[in-house]
Amino acid sequence: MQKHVKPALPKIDCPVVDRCGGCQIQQLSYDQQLAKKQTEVNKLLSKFAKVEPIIGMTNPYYYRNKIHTTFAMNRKGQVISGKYQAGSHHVVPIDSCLIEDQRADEIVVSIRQMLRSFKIKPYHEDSRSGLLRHVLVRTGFQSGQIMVVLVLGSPVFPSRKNFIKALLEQHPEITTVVLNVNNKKTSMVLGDREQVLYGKGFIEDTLCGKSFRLSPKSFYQVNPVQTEVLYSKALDLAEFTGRETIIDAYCGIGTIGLIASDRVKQVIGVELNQAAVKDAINNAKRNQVKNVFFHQADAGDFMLQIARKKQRVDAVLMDPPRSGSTEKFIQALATMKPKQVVYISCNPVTLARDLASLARKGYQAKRIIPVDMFPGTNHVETIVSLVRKR
Ligand SMILES: C[S@@+](CC[C@H](N)C(=O)[O-])C[C@H]1O[C@@H](n2cnc3c(N)ncnc32)[C@H](O)[C@@H]1O
Repeated sequence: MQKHVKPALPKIDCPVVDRCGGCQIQQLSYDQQLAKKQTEVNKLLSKFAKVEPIIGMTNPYYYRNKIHTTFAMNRKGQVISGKYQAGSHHVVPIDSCLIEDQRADEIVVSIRQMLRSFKIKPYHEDSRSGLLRHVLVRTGFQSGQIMVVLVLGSPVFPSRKNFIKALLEQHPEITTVVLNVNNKKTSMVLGDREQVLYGKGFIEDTLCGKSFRLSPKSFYQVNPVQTEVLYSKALDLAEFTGRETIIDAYCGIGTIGLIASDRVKQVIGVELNQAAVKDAINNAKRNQVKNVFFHQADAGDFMLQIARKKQRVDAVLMDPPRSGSTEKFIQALATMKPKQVVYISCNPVTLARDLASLARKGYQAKRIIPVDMFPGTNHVETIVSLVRKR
């Protein structure tokens, strides 16, 4: 493994490393974490092409721009806030987390301290009593904007105006507050109903020189520093000439496609989540990008439609969720015969499965580059560029 840039900070010890389910390898030095991830990616992917050295962070702490905290009552009847213990719904109290934006953690502590005077109790899933279930905070790394989402077990939020007023007095840096109602027995954080209590209901941020709007439910990469590294690397591997029509599959709020739009003729984005597509269309407008078109659909169904229309596609950028892509998607892709594919994956296991499938359809991996988007955890992101064999 080549030497990566050394962390600027010495190792910081986490006091709840043995109990919290958020990180799995925080007890290792950053060098050891990177070596572990490199070994895992090598094991799964080196049969497709040489795996290049993992790109690590200079400072692997406090990187997360999205945090969610759960609230509960401890045995002494005190309200606690923190993360679930791995594999359970037991809340481990945490005020400051080594991988989370520190401004976001401070806001959560303030909210917890306010609960008593507002007579708000944590929501209890089994008895369906209490009110506050989770707090989600999203921070704009470049913009400094902050969104607070209060996830309640009921839409009835007494003294909501005074609560928001008191929160904003303590944290004037908050730019929007959204109420989300989740009264289901579920491990999903957010429910279906939403109401904007303060501000615009979304925040803005800048990535690779483009501005993006994010709603509470839209996917947005959680590590803004490494996302710029990831996207720049992925687009460099694609070596566009400016004449290509490309597909940005699983496009989220349109980040990769909009950043690629300056380098190609046309981008067609597809995404399942309706809120994310709305954000993506808005993001194209706010950046005055006119050569990008977004569609809300299952990516596999959409690829099939494009293949049936025999529309020319020169390259496919794909960034599916952890479960990976589908046979339907890959089959349709093979029918379209794009010259190149750039696959960004957050799960090397499903990536290996899909690369095998792409290889059977004639797509050969050329370069494989792991990027550490999630220090402290087992997770690793990987970019693979593939070309169609003639
Ligand atoms: C890993 S995220 C990538 C998003 C985006 N490319 C980015 O970098 O921010 C995966 C995205 O795939 C979307 N998704 C999940 N299943 C999908 C499907 N069957 N068809 C289309 N999009 C899907 C999710 O909503 C999510 O936005």
